[in-house]
Amino acid sequence: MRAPNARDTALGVLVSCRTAGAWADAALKAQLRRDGLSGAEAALCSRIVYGVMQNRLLLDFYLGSYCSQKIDHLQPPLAEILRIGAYQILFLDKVPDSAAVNQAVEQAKANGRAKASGLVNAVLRQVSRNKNDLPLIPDRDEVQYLSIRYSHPKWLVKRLLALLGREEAEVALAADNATAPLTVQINPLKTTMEDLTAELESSGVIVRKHPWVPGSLELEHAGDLTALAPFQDGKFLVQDPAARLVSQIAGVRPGMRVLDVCAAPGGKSFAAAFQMEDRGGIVACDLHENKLKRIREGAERLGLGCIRTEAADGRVFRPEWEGAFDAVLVDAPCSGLGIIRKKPDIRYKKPDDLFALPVIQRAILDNAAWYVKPGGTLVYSTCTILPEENQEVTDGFLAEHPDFVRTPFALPDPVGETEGQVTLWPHRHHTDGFYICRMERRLLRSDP
Ligand SMILES: C[S@@+](CC[C@H](N)C(=O)[O-])C[C@H]1O[C@@H](n2cnc3c(N)ncnc32)[C@H](O)[C@@H]1O
Repeated sequence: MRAPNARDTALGVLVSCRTAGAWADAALKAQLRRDGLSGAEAALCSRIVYGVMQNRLLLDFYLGSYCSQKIDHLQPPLAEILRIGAYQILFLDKVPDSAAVNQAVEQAKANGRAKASGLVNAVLRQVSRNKNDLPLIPDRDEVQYLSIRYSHPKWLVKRLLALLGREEAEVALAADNATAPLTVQINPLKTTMEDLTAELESSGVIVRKHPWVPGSLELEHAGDLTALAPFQDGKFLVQDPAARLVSQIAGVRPGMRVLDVCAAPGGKSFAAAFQMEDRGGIVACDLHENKLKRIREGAERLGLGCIRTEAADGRVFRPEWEGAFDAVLVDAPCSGLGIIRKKPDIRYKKPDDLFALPVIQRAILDNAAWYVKPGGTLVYSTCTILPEENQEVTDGFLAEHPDFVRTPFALPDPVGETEGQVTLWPHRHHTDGFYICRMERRLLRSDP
């Protein structure tokens, strides 16, 4: 049997996403390792997997124009074989159409669908023949048009239209399908911006400062980042600039006691430790004990000693922590709809799965509030742009906790002054979609 190539591995990933509900990024990593793909083949495989996920509804629309059956009703792996073929024909210049069609036919045969190989051949040949004159997407219904054009489910398109209006919603949808820059956060305990930039550039990496978040660098041509010496030496952390802002907005300082309630895999704790110059104490908790190892490994690589991990359910009160922390971070579990650029398949989550989230988010926030010292800070953040997981959670919390108030903060342009909360958007702010709210526990006369 021949060794798997980029398309075979991509097919395995896409099928396991559909049949086992796997996330594309995790499934891709595992399958690349299993199939032993690296270099250009691995890059092509990733491009195909992400490209198909980003354009699935659009690909199905074009494929469906030449097929009597609905594409998403075709059993795996047939739909996935057709999507991989169509993606290469419509989006990849370097793959000749004939090669994309032939490989798809071979894949059908090799995967026990020999009878359907004629259909694969006929449909993909039609796509190729008509690629410069594809059917127009019907535009009488704007929700349906945007849904197909940008491959976002209709419910999400409707939400974006309601939040942003037609023109900006279309820009936001397009931004979700753009490649997110690879962004890292400098570890100021080990290096400086200038030294890290020079070290990365000497390895052939292209380095740019983030347009407005200090300490964040955007990298290009980094290859396998984890193989670079400055990564192994703990001189930087892979982190979106929006995530970096949490500890800055929380105002953590050296010597403070900080509780990170939903901490795994550790990004916000690490950024807080940088800001605290590794002095003071951070208790980094997560519901899942098995995720704490990632925090400990990260802290070790970055040379951070002030972080201690603990398994804890953020909804369950721990009397020993009452009023004990200068700053409490609640980086709540959320829908992740702000990171569609990095996890393109998040958009296909069923909206029903999202309804339970605000209840969990609110329960964690209500409980975390007990741990804030009078005069201390509570920061609630998510990587989503939906108000029901963001300001509606903090509005509800503040309405029932008069001892807490939102406290204004300012960020560089394009954000500027805020009244204590901000929603960041990829198309507006050049970051992940993200929400951060800063609240303070008022000092009452009776407080010590
Ligand atoms: C958005 S992620 C946190 C990311 C992390 N703060 C970082 O910057 O790397 C949310 C985390 O909350 C954890 N989680 C979910 N439910 C929880 C609960 N009830 N209590 C504590 N942690 C919870 C999840 O396991 C997940 O690791």
